[in-house]
Amino acid sequence: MPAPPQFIKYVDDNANGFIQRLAKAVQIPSVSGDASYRKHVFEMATFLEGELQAVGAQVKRVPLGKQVLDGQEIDLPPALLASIGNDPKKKTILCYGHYDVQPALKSDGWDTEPFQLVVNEKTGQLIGRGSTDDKGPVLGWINILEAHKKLGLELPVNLKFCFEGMEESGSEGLDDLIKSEVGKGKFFDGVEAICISDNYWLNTRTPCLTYGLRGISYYNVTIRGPAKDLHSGAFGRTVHEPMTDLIHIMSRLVTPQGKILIPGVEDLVAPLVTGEKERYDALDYSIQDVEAAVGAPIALSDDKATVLMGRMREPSLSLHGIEGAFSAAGAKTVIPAKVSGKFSIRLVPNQTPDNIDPLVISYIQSEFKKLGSKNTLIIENLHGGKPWMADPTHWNYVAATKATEAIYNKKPDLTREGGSIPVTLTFAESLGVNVLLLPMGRGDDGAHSFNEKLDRSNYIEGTKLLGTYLYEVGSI
Ligand SMILES: NCC(=O)N[C@@H](Cc1c[nH]cn1)C(=O)O
Ligand SMILES: [Zn+2]
Ligand SMILES: [Zn+2]
Repeated sequence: MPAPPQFIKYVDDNANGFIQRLAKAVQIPSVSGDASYRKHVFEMATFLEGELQAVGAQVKRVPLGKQVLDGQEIDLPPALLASIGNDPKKKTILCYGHYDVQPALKSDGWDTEPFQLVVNEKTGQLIGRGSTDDKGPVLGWINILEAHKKLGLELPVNLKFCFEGMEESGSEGLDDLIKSEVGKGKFFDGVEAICISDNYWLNTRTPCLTYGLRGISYYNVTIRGPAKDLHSGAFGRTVHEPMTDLIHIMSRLVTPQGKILIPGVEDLVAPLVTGEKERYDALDYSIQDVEAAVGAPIALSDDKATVLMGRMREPSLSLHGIEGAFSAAGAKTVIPAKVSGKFSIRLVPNQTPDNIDPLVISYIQSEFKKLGSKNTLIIENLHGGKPWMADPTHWNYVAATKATEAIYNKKPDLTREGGSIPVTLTFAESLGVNVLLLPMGRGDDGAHSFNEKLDRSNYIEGTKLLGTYLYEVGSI
C-alpha cells in the first residue's frame, strides 16, 4: 500500500521546517572520537530525545558506562531506546541510526564552517558534518512521526528506535545493551524486521537497497625508543629512530595496487560463486562515478566489476595516519620519541577480527624483528566488527523495493557496502530477524570527508521513502 497522499504533501509543504531541524542537529558537534567533544555528544542525545518526545515517542535514555579516551575515563553517550505504537495487529519495525559524527575542522579543507548547515540554493546541497552520516537519515524518521502526529494519521506499523552516539568510534557498550534487551518483555521483544538508514547510493542517480557490509579491524602500532624527542643533528645516525621503523613496517602492509601483504589475510576471502561477477556488471555504475565521487581520475582499475568487487567483496587495508609525527608547517628537525601508526582492514566473508588479528600481529612482530631495532613495539586492536550479509529476497526488501519504485519511479540496485556498521550483525544475530539498509544519501555525499553534504531532494524524497517503506511493510 503506498503512503497516503496527505503524508507526501505534508513532507513537501514542511521541507523548510525539516531543513531547520537538520540545521539544529548539525550545529551540535557530536564528535564521538575526541574526549573534548563528549559534552556535545550528550547535548545531541538530549536534542534527539526532545525531538522524539515532541512527536509522540516514549524514550528511554540508557547509560552505557564508561570508556578511557585520550587518557581520561569518561562517560559513554547514552543509547536512546524509543517506541511508538503497540498494536498486536501491526508489524513491528526497529529503526537504528547514530547521532555522533566524525571529527571536522574548517582547516581540514572545508569551504564553510563544518558545524553550521549551509543551504546552497544553486546546487540544492545541504552542507555540514553529519548531514548525510547520519543526522539527516535519523531526522527522516522524526519527520515522518511529526507528519503523522500533525495530520492525525495512524502509523501503519509499530515502531521502535535505537539511536546511539558511538557508532563512529566502535559502538562501545551497545552490543551488551542489545543482548540484554532481547527476550520476553524486553525492549526488542516483538521486533519483526530492522531498517537502518546509514549508507549511500552507489552513484548519484539510482537508489539502492543494501544487503551486505564489510567488517573492520582497526589497529594502532606504537614504536617508542628515546625518552624524549631528539635533535636530528645531534642524534641522527646515532640511535634507532622510531619513525623510520614505523614507516618501514607500514610500507609492508599493502601494495599501492591495494593487495594486502599480510600472509593468510586474502586466503580467507570467500571464492567468487557462479554468476556473482555478472551481478556487479549489472549495477548502474561506471568508472566516471568513482572519479566524480573522489574528485580525481585515480580508480585502481578501468574495469567496473573489478572496482565494485574491490569495494564490496574484497578486503582493503588503509593507512590512516601517524600520531606523534611532526606535521606542522616549517622544517622542525626533530626525531619523534614515540609514534603510533593507525591502519584498518575492511573485512569480508569469511574474515573476522578473531581470525585476522593473530595474522596481523604475528606479521608485524616478525617484520619488526627483521629490523634488528632496539626500539619497543606495541600493537593494539582498537575495535573490530564482523562482515554482514542479509537475504535480499525477504519481505523487508520487497517492501523497500516497492517504496523505492513509488518515490523514485525506479527499481533500486541491490548493493553491498564497503563501509562497516558492526552493530548490524549484532542486531541480526541477537534478534534473529532480517536487516535492511535503506539509504537516503548519494554516493558523492562525502561522508567522513570535508564538505559533507546531503542533497535537499534526497533529504525530502528520502523522508517520503522511509515513510512509504513503513506503509509497504504494513500491507505485507
Ligand atoms: N556510516 C557508517 C560508517 O561510517 N561507519 C564507520 C564505522 C567505523 C568503524 N570504525 C570507525 N568508524 C565506517 O568507517 O565504516
Ligand atoms: Zn554512519
Ligand atoms: Zn560514518
